[in-house]
Amino acid sequence: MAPTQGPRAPLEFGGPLGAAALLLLLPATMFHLLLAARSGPARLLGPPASLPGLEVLWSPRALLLWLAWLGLQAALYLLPARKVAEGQELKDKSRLRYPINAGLPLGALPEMLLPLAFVATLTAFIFSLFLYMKAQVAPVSALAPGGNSGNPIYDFFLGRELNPRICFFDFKYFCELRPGLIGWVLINLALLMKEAELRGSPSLAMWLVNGFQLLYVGDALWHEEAVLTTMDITHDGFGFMLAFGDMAWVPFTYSLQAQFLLHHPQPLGLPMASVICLINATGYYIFRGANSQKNTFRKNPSDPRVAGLETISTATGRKLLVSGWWGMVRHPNYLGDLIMALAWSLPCGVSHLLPYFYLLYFTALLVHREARDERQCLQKYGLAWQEYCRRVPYRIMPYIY
Ligand SMILES: NC(=O)C1=CN([C@@H]2O[C@H](COP(=O)(O)OP(=O)(O)OC[C@H]3O[C@@H](n4cnc5c(N)ncnc54)[C@H](OP(=O)(O)O)[C@@H]3O)[C@@H](O)[C@H]2O)C=CC1
Ligand SMILES: CC(C)CCC[C@@H](C)[C@H]1CC=C2C3=C(CC[C@@]21C)[C@@]1(C)CC[C@H](O)C(C)(C)[C@@H]1CC3
Repeated sequence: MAPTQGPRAPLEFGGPLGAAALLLLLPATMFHLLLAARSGPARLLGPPASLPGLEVLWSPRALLLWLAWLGLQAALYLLPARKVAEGQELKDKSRLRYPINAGLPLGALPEMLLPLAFVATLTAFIFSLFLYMKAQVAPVSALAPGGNSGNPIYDFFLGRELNPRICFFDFKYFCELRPGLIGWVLINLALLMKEAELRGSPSLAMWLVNGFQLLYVGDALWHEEAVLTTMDITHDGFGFMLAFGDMAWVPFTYSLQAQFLLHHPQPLGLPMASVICLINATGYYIFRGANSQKNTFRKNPSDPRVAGLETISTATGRKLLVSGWWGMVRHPNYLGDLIMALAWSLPCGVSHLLPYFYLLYFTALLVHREARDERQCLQKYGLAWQEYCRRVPYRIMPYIY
């Protein structure tokens, strides 16, 4: 049994019981959504029309395609880096180095979503087991604050090691942006091409969903270095939650609107499409503005773009922004992301609840994430954070929450 890491972090996600439930519920939810999207009724809350047998789920071809995809992404990741960035300072004051590099048979993809999701889930479980075993021999200093409760199920779910690597290959950083996000927009594109094949041309709704989500993924890859300041990289261990989240949940549930539109075409007029584009643009403006402002400030508080902002000093020497985006609410980036999530669902009309699953899930995820971050920041900054909360009373939505 590896040594635990000193004082234990508070249990999250409902502790071992919650983690065990999520290990089953998350894959089950993903498969339910995949089946509902292609069913006539497309019911979010009802049971799927029929449960697929193993002959539908298991496909050696899907396994080969999935492993080839992971291999391709890993090979691209290992290309000589155009640039190397340093991550946030670790407990031992060291900084890890990350390669910054952003940079395809689609036709068969829509029919293969179920077996691909099956092998992606299988891969996530096997990979998480490898990560769990690897953490057993990791030094205590390499362990994350959470994910070291001593309960195998909870630690397997949350992840024990903060930055699991083999040589320069950082597994968490690789998974966070590449196979899942790029896979997501490839699935979207395959669904758009399939609709063109079936109906002569893609619908306006399908174009909007593809365009909005391509912007989101392209933005993530363009600002790849910004991922180094997110909670996943700086605080969370790499276990099943993020491994399954990155490799299966993102590509197969985030493409839900495009899946729904392929099987349930929706009329969308230009006036409504223009309003939806405005909503997405507003969300993106807030999302990008807030994330860039904080990341710029964290990299160089004297940068002219942020130097004039009001701040609160903390005992750690780090300062907190209290004007600009981060003076509006405590997580303006979450607000922008949620507005975009609404814009992604609206092109699917209001006849079904299914396309709004992402908005509902994402709201729950960010509210929970915000609470986790609050606890971590209160622990990090103490009175300074309380002062920040007093001056910026709303968490995500001005005057609402
Ligand atoms: N599409 C998806 O599924 C998901 C998207 N996201 C998006 O990822 C992005 C990153 O979110 P997340 O990883 O949660 O973390 P954030 O980018 O929100 O960063 C939180 C950290 O920022 C720092 N911080 C907080 N307030 C201030 C302040 N006033 N001044 C300066 N620094 C501050 C603190 O870290 P410190 O002080 O230590 O630097 C805090 O821990 C968001 O835009 C979110 O919408 C997140 C989850 C899922
Ligand atoms: C219930 C789920 C299985 C729990 C897993 C959640 C994960 C899918 C998300 C946790 C944080 C994420 C981020 C992004 C994608 C989803 C996950 C992995 C992100 C890469 C999306 C693009 C953004 O620009 C970002 C800021 C880079 C995001 C970082 C966090």
